[in-house]
Amino acid sequence: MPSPKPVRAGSARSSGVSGVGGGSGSSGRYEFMSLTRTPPLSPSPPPHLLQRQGSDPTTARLRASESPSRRRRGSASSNASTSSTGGALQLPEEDCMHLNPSIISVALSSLLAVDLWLSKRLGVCAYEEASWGSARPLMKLVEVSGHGIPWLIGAAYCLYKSDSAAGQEVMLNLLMALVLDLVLVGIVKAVVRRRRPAHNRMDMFATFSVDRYSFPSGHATRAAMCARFLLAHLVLAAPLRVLVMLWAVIVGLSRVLLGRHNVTDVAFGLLMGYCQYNLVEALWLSPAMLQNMVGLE
Ligand SMILES: CC(C)=CCC/C(C)=C/COP(=O)(O)O
Repeated sequence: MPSPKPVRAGSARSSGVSGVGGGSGSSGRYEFMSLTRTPPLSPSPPPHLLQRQGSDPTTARLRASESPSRRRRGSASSNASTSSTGGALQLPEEDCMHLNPSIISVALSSLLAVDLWLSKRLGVCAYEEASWGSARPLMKLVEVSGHGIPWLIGAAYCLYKSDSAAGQEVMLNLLMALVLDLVLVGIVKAVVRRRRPAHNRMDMFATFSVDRYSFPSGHATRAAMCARFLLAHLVLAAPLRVLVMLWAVIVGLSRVLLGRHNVTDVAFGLLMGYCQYNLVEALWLSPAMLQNMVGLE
Protein backbone atom coordinates (compact mmCIF):
# COMPACT_ATOMS: atom_id res chain seq x y z
CA MET A 1 0.00 0.00 0.00
CA PRO A 2 1.54 3.33 -0.94
CA SER A 3 2.61 5.52 1.93
CA PRO A 4 1.30 9.01 2.38
CA LYS A 5 3.25 11.54 0.36
CA PRO A 6 4.08 15.01 1.64
CA VAL A 7 2.84 17.77 -0.59
CA ARG A 8 3.54 21.44 -0.30
CA ALA A 9 0.38 23.36 0.48
CA GLY A 10 -0.23 26.25 -1.83
CA SER A 11 2.21 25.03 -4.53
CA ALA A 12 1.04 24.73 -8.13
CA ARG A 13 1.06 20.89 -8.12
CA SER A 14 -0.86 20.46 -4.90
CA SER A 15 -3.32 23.24 -5.50
CA GLY A 16 -6.04 20.75 -6.30
CA VAL A 17 -5.43 18.37 -3.39
CA SER A 18 -4.53 20.48 -0.40
CA GLY A 19 -7.78 19.63 1.31
CA VAL A 20 -7.40 15.82 0.96
CA GLY A 21 -5.13 15.34 3.91
CA GLY A 22 -7.33 17.52 6.02
CA GLY A 23 -4.51 19.86 6.97
CA SER A 24 -4.49 23.62 7.08
CA GLY A 25 -4.28 25.44 3.82
CA SER A 26 -1.69 27.99 4.99
CA SER A 27 1.21 28.33 2.57
CA GLY A 28 4.68 27.05 3.52
CA ARG A 29 3.38 24.04 5.53
CA TYR A 30 3.58 20.40 4.52
CA GLU A 31 0.48 18.25 4.40
CA PHE A 32 -0.01 14.54 3.76
CA MET A 33 -1.98 13.30 0.81
CA SER A 34 -3.47 9.82 0.79
CA LEU A 35 -2.65 8.11 -2.50
CA THR A 36 -5.63 5.81 -2.15
CA ARG A 37 -8.23 8.57 -2.15
CA THR A 38 -9.30 10.45 -5.22
CA PRO A 39 -8.77 14.16 -4.74
CA PRO A 40 -11.89 16.30 -5.12
CA LEU A 41 -12.13 18.20 -8.36
CA SER A 42 -10.30 21.47 -8.04
CA PRO A 43 -11.87 24.72 -9.06
CA SER A 44 -11.05 25.77 -12.60
CA PRO A 45 -7.66 27.43 -12.84
CA PRO A 46 -7.60 30.98 -14.12
CA PRO A 47 -7.58 31.26 -17.91
CA HIS A 48 -3.98 32.59 -18.11
CA LEU A 49 -2.76 29.41 -16.36
CA LEU A 50 -4.70 27.19 -18.76
CA GLN A 51 -3.13 28.84 -21.73
CA ARG A 52 0.40 28.33 -20.33
CA GLN A 53 -0.23 24.62 -19.74
CA GLY A 54 -1.47 24.03 -23.25
CA SER A 55 1.35 25.88 -24.97
CA ASP A 56 4.30 24.67 -22.85
CA PRO A 57 6.68 23.25 -25.51
CA THR A 58 8.24 20.62 -23.19
CA THR A 59 4.86 19.26 -22.20
CA ALA A 60 3.70 19.27 -25.79
CA ARG A 61 6.83 17.43 -26.97
CA LEU A 62 6.63 14.79 -24.27
CA ARG A 63 2.95 14.21 -24.84
CA ALA A 64 3.67 13.74 -28.52
CA SER A 65 6.20 10.99 -27.69
CA GLU A 66 3.59 8.91 -25.86
CA SER A 67 2.14 5.85 -27.52
CA PRO A 68 -1.05 6.37 -29.52
CA SER A 69 -3.07 4.21 -27.12
CA ARG A 70 -1.83 6.21 -24.14
CA ARG A 71 -2.62 9.44 -25.98
CA ARG A 72 -6.12 8.12 -26.70
CA ARG A 73 -6.60 7.16 -23.06
CA GLY A 74 -5.17 10.48 -21.97
CA SER A 75 -7.45 12.47 -24.19
CA ALA A 76 -10.46 10.40 -23.12
CA SER A 77 -9.80 11.07 -19.46
CA SER A 78 -9.08 14.72 -20.04
CA ASN A 79 -12.30 14.96 -22.04
CA ALA A 80 -14.08 13.42 -19.08
CA SER A 81 -12.58 15.91 -16.69
CA THR A 82 -13.40 18.68 -19.11
CA SER A 83 -17.04 17.75 -19.21
CA SER A 84 -17.31 17.17 -15.46
CA THR A 85 -15.89 20.60 -14.71
CA GLY A 86 -17.95 22.40 -17.24
CA GLY A 87 -15.32 23.04 -19.90
CA ALA A 88 -12.23 23.63 -17.71
CA LEU A 89 -9.17 21.48 -18.47
CA GLN A 90 -7.58 19.58 -15.57
CA LEU A 91 -4.16 18.35 -16.67
CA PRO A 92 -1.42 18.84 -14.05
CA GLU A 93 -1.75 15.75 -11.79
CA GLU A 94 -2.53 13.38 -14.64
CA ASP A 95 0.28 14.67 -16.81
CA CYS A 96 2.88 14.33 -14.07
CA MET A 97 1.98 10.67 -13.67
CA HIS A 98 2.15 9.91 -17.39
CA LEU A 99 5.18 11.96 -18.37
CA ASN A 100 7.68 10.39 -16.00
CA PRO A 101 7.31 6.82 -17.33
CA SER A 102 7.54 8.13 -20.88
CA ILE A 103 10.84 9.89 -20.10
CA ILE A 104 12.17 6.62 -18.66
CA SER A 105 11.02 4.63 -21.67
CA VAL A 106 12.59 7.17 -24.07
CA ALA A 107 15.89 6.91 -22.13
CA LEU A 108 15.66 3.12 -22.13
CA SER A 109 14.95 2.82 -25.83
CA SER A 110 17.81 5.22 -26.58
CA LEU A 111 20.15 3.07 -24.48
CA LEU A 112 18.94 -0.06 -26.27
CA ALA A 113 19.42 1.57 -29.68
CA VAL A 114 23.02 2.52 -28.78
CA ASP A 115 23.53 -0.99 -27.39
CA LEU A 116 22.34 -2.66 -30.62
CA TRP A 117 24.37 -0.32 -32.82
CA LEU A 118 27.57 -0.74 -30.75
CA SER A 119 27.17 -4.52 -30.46
CA LYS A 120 26.72 -4.87 -34.21
CA ARG A 121 29.84 -2.79 -34.85
CA LEU A 122 31.84 -4.80 -32.30
CA GLY A 123 30.72 -8.17 -33.65
CA VAL A 124 33.85 -8.35 -35.80
CA CYS A 125 34.39 -12.12 -35.29
CA ALA A 126 30.73 -13.08 -35.71
CA TYR A 127 31.51 -15.12 -38.84
CA GLU A 128 34.56 -16.09 -40.88
CA GLU A 129 33.98 -13.43 -43.53
CA ALA A 130 33.68 -10.63 -40.94
CA SER A 131 36.47 -8.04 -40.63
CA TRP A 132 38.26 -9.98 -37.84
CA GLY A 133 36.93 -13.38 -38.93
CA SER A 134 40.41 -14.90 -38.79
CA ALA A 135 40.42 -14.35 -34.99
CA ARG A 136 37.20 -16.34 -34.60
CA PRO A 137 38.91 -19.67 -33.71
CA LEU A 138 40.88 -17.88 -30.95
CA MET A 139 37.69 -16.27 -29.63
CA LYS A 140 36.00 -19.67 -29.62
CA LEU A 141 38.87 -21.00 -27.53
CA VAL A 142 38.21 -18.20 -25.03
CA GLU A 143 34.54 -19.22 -25.17
CA VAL A 144 35.42 -22.80 -24.21
CA SER A 145 37.53 -21.52 -21.30
CA GLY A 146 34.38 -19.89 -19.82
CA HIS A 147 31.90 -22.66 -20.71
CA GLY A 148 30.09 -24.45 -17.88
CA ILE A 149 31.12 -28.01 -18.87
CA PRO A 150 34.93 -27.64 -18.46
CA TRP A 151 34.42 -25.75 -15.20
CA LEU A 152 32.06 -28.40 -13.78
CA ILE A 153 34.35 -31.26 -14.86
CA GLY A 154 37.42 -29.42 -13.56
CA ALA A 155 35.88 -28.68 -10.16
CA ALA A 156 34.58 -32.27 -9.79
CA TYR A 157 37.99 -33.68 -10.75
CA CYS A 158 39.83 -31.43 -8.24
CA LEU A 159 37.32 -32.40 -5.54
CA TYR A 160 37.95 -36.08 -6.26
CA LYS A 161 41.73 -35.65 -6.32
CA SER A 162 42.01 -33.31 -3.32
CA ASP A 163 43.40 -35.00 -0.21
CA SER A 164 43.04 -32.06 2.19
CA ALA A 165 39.83 -31.12 3.95
CA ALA A 166 40.36 -27.44 3.05
CA GLY A 167 40.82 -28.28 -0.64
CA GLN A 168 37.70 -30.45 -0.68
CA GLU A 169 35.70 -27.70 1.01
CA VAL A 170 36.77 -25.12 -1.57
CA MET A 171 36.10 -27.40 -4.54
CA LEU A 172 32.71 -28.48 -3.22
CA ASN A 173 31.71 -24.84 -2.86
CA LEU A 174 33.01 -24.06 -6.34
CA LEU A 175 30.77 -26.84 -7.68
CA MET A 176 27.82 -25.43 -5.74
CA ALA A 177 28.61 -21.94 -7.11
CA LEU A 178 28.71 -23.22 -10.70
CA VAL A 179 25.35 -24.95 -10.36
CA LEU A 180 23.84 -21.87 -8.67
CA ASP A 181 25.12 -19.73 -11.55
CA LEU A 182 23.50 -21.99 -14.16
CA VAL A 183 20.18 -21.89 -12.30
CA LEU A 184 20.14 -18.11 -11.75
CA VAL A 185 21.20 -17.29 -15.32
CA GLY A 186 18.59 -19.75 -16.64
CA ILE A 187 15.86 -18.04 -14.60
CA VAL A 188 16.80 -14.51 -15.73
CA LYS A 189 17.11 -15.62 -19.37
CA ALA A 190 13.70 -17.31 -19.23
CA VAL A 191 12.09 -14.23 -17.69
CA VAL A 192 13.70 -11.57 -19.89
CA ARG A 193 13.72 -13.61 -23.15
CA ARG A 194 15.93 -11.23 -25.08
CA ARG A 195 16.92 -12.61 -28.46
CA ARG A 196 20.58 -13.02 -29.36
CA PRO A 197 21.93 -10.52 -31.91
CA ALA A 198 20.82 -11.19 -35.49
CA HIS A 199 24.45 -11.56 -36.63
CA ASN A 200 25.13 -14.41 -34.16
CA ARG A 201 25.73 -17.91 -35.52
CA MET A 202 24.32 -20.37 -33.02
CA ASP A 203 27.19 -22.86 -33.19
CA MET A 204 28.00 -23.16 -29.48
CA PHE A 205 28.44 -26.63 -28.03
CA ALA A 206 26.39 -28.04 -25.12
CA THR A 207 23.69 -25.44 -24.55
CA PHE A 208 20.43 -25.49 -22.61
CA SER A 209 17.20 -24.43 -24.29
CA VAL A 210 17.25 -21.07 -22.45
CA ASP A 211 20.60 -20.37 -24.08
CA ARG A 212 18.79 -19.22 -27.20
CA TYR A 213 18.24 -16.06 -25.15
CA SER A 214 21.03 -13.62 -24.58
CA PHE A 215 20.35 -11.62 -21.40
CA PRO A 216 22.50 -12.00 -19.36
CA SER A 217 25.62 -13.63 -20.78
CA GLY A 218 26.18 -16.88 -18.88
CA HIS A 219 29.86 -16.84 -19.80
CA ALA A 220 30.20 -13.34 -18.32
CA THR A 221 28.46 -14.26 -15.04
CA ARG A 222 30.59 -17.41 -14.70
CA ALA A 223 33.82 -15.60 -15.54
CA ALA A 224 33.19 -12.80 -13.01
CA MET A 225 32.03 -15.18 -10.27
CA CYS A 226 34.85 -17.72 -10.80
CA ALA A 227 37.47 -14.98 -10.97
CA ARG A 228 36.33 -13.62 -7.62
CA PHE A 229 36.18 -17.16 -6.23
CA LEU A 230 39.73 -17.99 -7.36
CA LEU A 231 41.15 -14.70 -6.13
CA ALA A 232 39.53 -15.22 -2.71
CA HIS A 233 40.43 -18.89 -2.19
CA LEU A 234 43.67 -19.55 -4.05
CA VAL A 235 47.02 -18.18 -2.98
CA LEU A 236 48.22 -16.67 -6.25
CA ALA A 237 51.18 -14.48 -7.12
CA ALA A 238 50.35 -10.93 -8.24
CA PRO A 239 50.89 -11.61 -12.00
CA LEU A 240 48.54 -14.58 -11.82
CA ARG A 241 45.91 -12.51 -10.04
CA VAL A 242 46.08 -9.94 -12.82
CA LEU A 243 45.83 -12.75 -15.37
CA VAL A 244 42.66 -14.10 -13.71
CA MET A 245 41.03 -10.67 -13.85
CA LEU A 246 42.15 -10.18 -17.42
CA TRP A 247 40.70 -13.57 -18.36
CA ALA A 248 37.28 -12.58 -16.99
CA VAL A 249 37.31 -9.34 -18.98
CA ILE A 250 38.45 -11.12 -22.17
CA VAL A 251 35.72 -13.76 -21.81
CA GLY A 252 33.18 -10.94 -21.54
CA LEU A 253 34.60 -9.04 -24.50
CA SER A 254 34.79 -12.20 -26.64
CA ARG A 255 31.00 -12.65 -26.26
CA VAL A 256 30.42 -9.35 -28.09
CA LEU A 257 33.21 -9.90 -30.64
CA LEU A 258 31.77 -13.33 -31.49
CA GLY A 259 28.38 -11.69 -31.97
CA ARG A 260 26.85 -13.91 -29.28
CA HIS A 261 25.71 -11.01 -27.12
CA ASN A 262 24.93 -7.33 -26.97
CA VAL A 263 27.12 -5.11 -24.82
CA THR A 264 24.44 -4.75 -22.12
CA ASP A 265 24.10 -8.57 -21.82
CA VAL A 266 27.79 -8.81 -21.00
CA ALA A 267 27.92 -5.73 -18.74
CA PHE A 268 24.96 -7.02 -16.72
CA GLY A 269 26.43 -10.55 -16.74
CA LEU A 270 29.75 -9.39 -15.29
CA LEU A 271 27.92 -7.41 -12.60
CA MET A 272 25.59 -10.30 -11.84
CA GLY A 273 28.48 -12.77 -11.57
CA TYR A 274 30.35 -10.39 -9.29
CA CYS A 275 27.30 -10.16 -6.99
CA GLN A 276 26.65 -13.90 -7.22
CA TYR A 277 29.93 -14.49 -5.43
CA ASN A 278 28.49 -12.67 -2.39
CA LEU A 279 25.63 -15.18 -2.43
CA VAL A 280 28.11 -18.06 -2.63
CA GLU A 281 29.90 -16.68 0.45
CA ALA A 282 26.59 -16.38 2.28
CA LEU A 283 25.62 -19.96 1.41
CA TRP A 284 29.13 -21.33 2.02
CA LEU A 285 29.08 -25.02 2.91
CA SER A 286 31.43 -25.60 5.86
CA PRO A 287 32.65 -29.07 6.99
CA ALA A 288 30.53 -28.73 10.15
CA MET A 289 27.45 -28.01 8.06
CA LEU A 290 28.20 -30.99 5.83
CA GLN A 291 28.65 -33.26 8.85
CA ASN A 292 25.26 -32.09 10.16
CA MET A 293 23.68 -32.78 6.78
CA VAL A 294 25.22 -36.28 6.65
CA GLY A 295 24.25 -36.86 10.30
CA LEU A 296 20.62 -36.04 9.51
CA GLU A 297 20.39 -38.81 6.94
C1 LIG B 1 25.62 -27.17 -20.55
C2 LIG B 1 26.21 -26.35 -19.48
C3 LIG B 1 26.66 -27.04 -18.25
C4 LIG B 1 26.33 -25.02 -19.55
C5 LIG B 1 25.89 -24.20 -20.69
C6 LIG B 1 26.82 -23.05 -20.77
C7 LIG B 1 26.41 -22.09 -21.85
C8 LIG B 1 26.48 -22.52 -23.25
C9 LIG B 1 26.01 -20.87 -21.49
C10 LIG B 1 25.61 -19.81 -22.45
O1 LIG B 1 26.48 -18.74 -22.28
P1 LIG B 1 26.17 -17.36 -22.94
O2 LIG B 1 24.88 -16.87 -22.34
O3 LIG B 1 27.31 -16.48 -22.57
O4 LIG B 1 26.09 -17.57 -24.41
